[in-house]
Amino acid sequence: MTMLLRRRLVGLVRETPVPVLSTVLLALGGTACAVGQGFATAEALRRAFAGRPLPELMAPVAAVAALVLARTALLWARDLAATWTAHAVKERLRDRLTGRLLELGPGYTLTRPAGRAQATIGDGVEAIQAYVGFYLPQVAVSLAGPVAIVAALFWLDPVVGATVGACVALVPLSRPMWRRLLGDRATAHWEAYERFAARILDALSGMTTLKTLGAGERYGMRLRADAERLYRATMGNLAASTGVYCVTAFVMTAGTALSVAVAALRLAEGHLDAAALFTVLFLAAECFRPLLELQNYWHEGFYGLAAAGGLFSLLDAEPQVREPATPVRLAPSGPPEVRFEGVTFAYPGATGPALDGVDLRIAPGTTLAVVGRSGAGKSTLVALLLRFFDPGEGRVLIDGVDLREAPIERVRAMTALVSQDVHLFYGTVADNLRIAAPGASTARLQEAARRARIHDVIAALPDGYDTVIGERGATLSGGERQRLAIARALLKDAPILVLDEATSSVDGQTERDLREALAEISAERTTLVIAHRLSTVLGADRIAVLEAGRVAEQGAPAELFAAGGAWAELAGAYAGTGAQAGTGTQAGAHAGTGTGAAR
Ligand SMILES: Nc1ncnc2c1ncn2[C@@H]1O[C@H](COP(=O)(O)OP(=O)(O)OP(=O)(O)O)[C@@H](O)[C@H]1O
Repeated sequence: MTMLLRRRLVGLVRETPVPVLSTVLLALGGTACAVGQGFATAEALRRAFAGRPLPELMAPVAAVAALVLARTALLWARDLAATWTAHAVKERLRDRLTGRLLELGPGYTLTRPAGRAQATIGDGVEAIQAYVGFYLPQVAVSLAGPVAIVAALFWLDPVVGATVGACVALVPLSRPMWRRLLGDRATAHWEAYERFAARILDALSGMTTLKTLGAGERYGMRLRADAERLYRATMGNLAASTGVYCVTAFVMTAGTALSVAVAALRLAEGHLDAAALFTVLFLAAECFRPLLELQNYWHEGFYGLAAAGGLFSLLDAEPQVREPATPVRLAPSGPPEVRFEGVTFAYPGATGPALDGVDLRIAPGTTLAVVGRSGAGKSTLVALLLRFFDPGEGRVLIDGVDLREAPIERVRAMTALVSQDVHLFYGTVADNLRIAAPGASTARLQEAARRARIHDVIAALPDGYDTVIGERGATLSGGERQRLAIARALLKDAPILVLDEATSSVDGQTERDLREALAEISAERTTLVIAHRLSTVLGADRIAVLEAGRVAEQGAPAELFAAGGAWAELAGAYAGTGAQAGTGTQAGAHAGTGTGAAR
């Protein structure tokens, strides 16, 4: 597995050849300067020992100075190129991950814990920086650099070359031992970190819930336990890596000392001169340097390898829905007909179906109110209509076109959704409106906001439409957010409207504003409303009662009241939730007019 991840990370680096090659070449340039420095220093010493005049010493001394400067510049440039590599890979990866996440859509996010994708795209991508930018190029440097230096030492003296070569080989040969030791600890550290980060994110988004349930203290204890686990994992990781670092550093120092001792013996035997001994000292140290750096980078980079599992599993995730091979045109001229035909659907991994043989029809331009107890499958109908998922059996059709046969974007463009939890993005009110209609003029935004009965509220904000939501106390209430969502729906101007009514009660004026706004928007559209208010149900053209994923009953409100079946039984729970709600008889009369809450 690790092997496969490593190969895929190498594959990512290969896609950015220029910065990677620059990193490797610049680092090798630095090593070449060090080698040259060794030879130039030895030459300066040789001339000094031979009692040459000062001007003759100047050339090798100047060469040493130039090489030192060049090396500093090259290593600086190497660091820049390594950071460039890392950023190039990270940018590409983030692009792909966010693209993938958007492609996977709610079909993916609805069936996975929130926060995991966030951790992967944010911290996971950051974690691979050291691995791809520094560690991987350094592997090439650690192969080429020491091989070239050992060859140079071999040329100086074969015995010394063989000694240094043997010591250098010990470092990579010992890697399998410490890779396991460090690998397990780095993975444990990353897992502890991910868990801690997810817990913090949860605490932040659920702060109100925690406080209102008085669970702050208990949650704090869990956070502390996770922080403690992270601390222990960090210490374990640190102990292992510093231990391995010390052993490696010892092998390298001992190797350098041994090489110099061997060179001294060779000097005593007359095979080397004193200046060459100096070159050996210099080159032997330089030979180990890339390996020591590799060791450092490996320690930093292993988090990246640990994080790569999450990155690639997101990249490899299968979308719930696929584009058709030969898409059918879906372009209704007016409000379309919506049909669910024998639809059965189970969420991935669920034990039972959320919808079971559902048959529903919403005639063009009419309103269907779907009612049912919690968990009956109402939101699942919407998820299928927006094609977040495909039914296991049966079909969902818009104007007779099976949604699986139309382009996904086209299907989603058909429907405007006004849901109970309206998400406002960080940005201005205008930005939040333009999400539905990029490039819409200010006049168009204002027109939509007026029709959604929210214009006056926006105009009263500190900077009007340019107010950044959430800053300087510029927040919107639940009812105002819903009206903003209605304005978005108006701007999207889709022929189908899905309204997921708020379960919480709103004050009388807000209720009236909302109803007026919705009446306007649903008037010329085919509307599916997940109704929580009796007034809405009564105002619909038809009602469908869902029970455990099945349609228990459907028909006009008056018919269902008269029938005294599932709806009549459920209506009790709805009583008192609508301003217009009345007795069964009134309700029947009300519904019979075909006008009401939703229009
Ligand atoms: N993302 C999901 N993954 C797995 N099961 C799910 C998921 N969403 C809903 N379900 C299950 O599918 C069934 C239908 O849920 P659905 O949300 O459609 O009901 P609902 O009628 O809209 O409920 P509510 O009124 O409470 O929103 C329930 O049993 C629910 O637990």
